[in-house]
Amino acid sequence: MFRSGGFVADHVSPTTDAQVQPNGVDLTADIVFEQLEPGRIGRDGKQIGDRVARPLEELEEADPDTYYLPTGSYVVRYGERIAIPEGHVGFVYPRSSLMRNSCMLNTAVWDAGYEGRGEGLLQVHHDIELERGARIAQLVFAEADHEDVYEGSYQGENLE
Ligand SMILES: O=c1ccn([C@H]2C[C@H](O)[C@@H](COP(=O)(O)OP(=O)(O)OP(=O)(O)O)O2)c(=O)[nH]1
Repeated sequence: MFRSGGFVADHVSPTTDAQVQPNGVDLTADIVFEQLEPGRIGRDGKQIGDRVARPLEELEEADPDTYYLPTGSYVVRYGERIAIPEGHVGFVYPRSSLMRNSCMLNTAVWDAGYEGRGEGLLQVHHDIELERGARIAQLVFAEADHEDVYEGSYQGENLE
């Protein structure tokens, strides 16, 4: 069973009332990164390639706090701290307005026990303006059995 937006909101911070949806909580875009170097996925480990934060206000007379993103792939860090409670699994879906603007957010599984400010892959198929703090995705929780809780290398990431 999927949990209500109110339940999800108890595990996401900060949130405003506008972010709480019937079935989940909207996540906002905080930092947009561009990958510079190759990463590596090995049999026994992985390495994330070097990246750089995209500048805000790159164009003259641009709105403040807005990313002007040309076609390409970016890693976006969400603005909220997320904790996946035991007995649950999290899924993140893109806002359809991204899709309708020829962009897409690709996401993976959020494990029980994970806590941090996670990331998603933003695919930009047509130039887009993205205001920092704008809602781009929605997090939902489903009840789920599991043996262990998440203790991987991303545990506690970006909580400074
Ligand atoms: O779209 C997503 C999906 C998951 N996560 C977070 C929550 C999840 O619990 C954690 C690890 O995800 P996963 O287990 O898929 O990563 P991995 O590459 O297998 O890393 P590890 O070896 O640490 O399990 O990353 C995100 O930030 N974004």
